[in-house]
Amino acid sequence: MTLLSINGVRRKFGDVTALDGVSLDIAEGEFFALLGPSGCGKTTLLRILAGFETLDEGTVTLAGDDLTKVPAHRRPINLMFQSYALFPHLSVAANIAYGLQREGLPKGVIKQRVDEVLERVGLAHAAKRRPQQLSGGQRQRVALARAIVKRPRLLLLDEPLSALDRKVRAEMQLWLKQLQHEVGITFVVVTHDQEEAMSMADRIAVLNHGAVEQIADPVTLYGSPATHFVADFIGANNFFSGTAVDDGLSTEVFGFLPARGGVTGPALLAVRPEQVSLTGDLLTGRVLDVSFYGGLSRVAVLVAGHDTPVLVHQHGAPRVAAGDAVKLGWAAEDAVVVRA
Ligand SMILES: Nc1ncnc2c1ncn2[C@@H]1O[C@H](COP(=O)(O)OP(=O)(O)OP(=O)(O)O)[C@@H](O)[C@H]1O
Repeated sequence: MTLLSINGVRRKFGDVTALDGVSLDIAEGEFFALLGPSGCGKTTLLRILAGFETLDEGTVTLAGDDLTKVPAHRRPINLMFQSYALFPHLSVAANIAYGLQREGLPKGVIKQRVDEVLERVGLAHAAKRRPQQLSGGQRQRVALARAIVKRPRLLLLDEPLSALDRKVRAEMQLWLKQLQHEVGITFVVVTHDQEEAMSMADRIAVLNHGAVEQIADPVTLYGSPATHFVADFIGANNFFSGTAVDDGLSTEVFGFLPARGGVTGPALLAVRPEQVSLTGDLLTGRVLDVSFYGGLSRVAVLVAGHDTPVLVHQHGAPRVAAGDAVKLGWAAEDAVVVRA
């Protein structure tokens, strides 16, 4: 069931078009990510949903009701900020209880809900501590506890993990996804980190210059990007330019290259480094560089007539060395033709 429906939303700040006609639906219970580079309009959209920003055109409904007429504090929506601003002088439990106290709930109810949520985020043992006595990851969990304890229908998270270091971040991604499934609240997370979006979200909207490029689940976005921007923004890709033809791309330099299609006219073929074989029959090249990353080797191959080296990923230790002659290839179903 659709919970949130965004239709033709536009927002300009002076000459800057922050949102250029954004439409998307988010289902009840979904973990949805708004992904895009800095300045693409993600935060503006999130702020519109929270009620901290107005829109120039378009509609936003929550469970069928016009949201734009509801003041921020009356919306069944919580926004968790980038800097999660906990009160330093209050204990963890008091930080979490704060919002419920402001709602004027009875003490017994507050205690019960705070205890429950502390348990849920694995911080029952730290209830009496102050925020500065916690690690970054723990503080993050307090901020989340504070947001979910109010039982919003929709929880908005603005770059929720950006303050954490890499390792903690990876743990938190997993944890956040589990938490979302357990509490069943619809999450909308804003991030510029494609790995974060891919690892957590059920579906992702990729935004560019205030417009939606594609909305899909992570596997579809990665395997069947709809546009050049998406193919380039999500993960690594090799591109070849030419004209779309049946079953592939026609190029001036390399002739026909096989791929899945669906577009016509000037186009790009995108093929992931892990889909390129060094013992194929499409392109002749010479290994420029090999780097070993433990489970993975990255091979850069110079191909005459192509301006950037073709990247090839191999499992495990390198099986080629710089200077080796190689023949690159891929299967048609592992490459995709997108609009140029
Ligand atoms: N209050 C404002 N006044 C003027 N321009 C604004 C305002 N808010 C946003 N913008 C502009 O609108 C565009 C979109 O901004 P927004 O913050 O939504 O992008 P973003 O994708 O969230 O970027 P970031 O990841 O850097 O926060 C940017 O060009 C930004 O400079």
